[in-house]
Amino acid sequence: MLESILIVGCGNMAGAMVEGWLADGLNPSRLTIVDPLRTEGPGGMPVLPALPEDGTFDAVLLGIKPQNLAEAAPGIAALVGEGTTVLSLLAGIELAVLQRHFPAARARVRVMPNLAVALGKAPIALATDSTDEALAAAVVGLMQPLGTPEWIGEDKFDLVTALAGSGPAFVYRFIDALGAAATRLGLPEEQARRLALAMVEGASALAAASPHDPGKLADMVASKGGVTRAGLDVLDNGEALGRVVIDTLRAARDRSAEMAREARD
Ligand SMILES: NC(=O)C1=CN([C@@H]2O[C@H](COP(=O)(O)OP(=O)(O)OC[C@H]3O[C@@H](n4cnc5c(N)ncnc54)[C@H](OP(=O)(O)O)[C@@H]3O)[C@@H](O)[C@H]2O)C=CC1
Ligand SMILES: O=C(O)[C@@H]1CCC=N1
Repeated sequence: MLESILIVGCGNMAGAMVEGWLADGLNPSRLTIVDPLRTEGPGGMPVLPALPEDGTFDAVLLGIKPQNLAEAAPGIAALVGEGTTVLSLLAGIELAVLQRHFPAARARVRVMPNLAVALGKAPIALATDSTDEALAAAVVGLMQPLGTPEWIGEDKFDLVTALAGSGPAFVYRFIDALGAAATRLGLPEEQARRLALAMVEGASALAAASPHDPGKLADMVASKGGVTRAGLDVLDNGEALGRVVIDTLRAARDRSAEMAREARD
């Protein structure tokens, strides 16, 4: 049902999806990639500098920036027929706006992944204006090799964009902060970065594999009156970490909502 896929814009995000699909064994002949910036895609895939003059595609994956949509949409729409599903990665671009640009499409689907799709390990939020259950199953099947797809009401998409889409950047800042702090407190810089990254990799793998929730795991690390508790007391004091994380997600969510308003008007 979603055999042939035209990818328009193959930068960081769509490129990572192609990497993930190829790693899972997807036949590269299913993908046609268009991007004016590059001549070669992941895995040496050919990239067209401009949209093909004609062609029929089961899906069009929009991997361009939201601010480029209005200009690019008419050319893309010419390739979108009644059998084409539009899959949009664009933050803050609502289904109603996609409907306006691509009225002839079979369906429109918002997809919010993150760069971990390259490893098959991204949460992938999905929302659609279609009620076609077979199509919904086909979309989930297409996304499954990239991580954990799940349907989410579009009213939650700004928040989910902040959490699932932007989230890795917030985690990378935290990893950097751990390394920088350890450097300031006396470890050689390279060693501090290496230890911080290895620690976060192991801690998240354990959190994902463990039957215990992260709160319980934190308690399992913290001996009573010991070293970890002294550190946790700083993070927990006045909910210092909780507050900064709420402010972070709120700012990202609100920017997504603002982008949605701008695209709507
Ligand atoms: N990066 C991320 O982690 C995530 C991104 N997203 C979404 O994914 C989308 C892409 O983001 P990202 O990959 O980071 O951006 P990039 O800038 O890395 O990639 C976008 C690519 O599209 C190209 N492009 C621009 N206009 C056209 C066009 N008309 N036809 C074909 N290609 C075009 C750009 O080329 P040029 O530079 O020459 O304009 C660029 O190579 C955004 O809408 C974003 O909201 C969603 C979740 C996570
Ligand atoms: O920063 C952005 O706008 C995009 C959406 C989520 C991640 N990157």
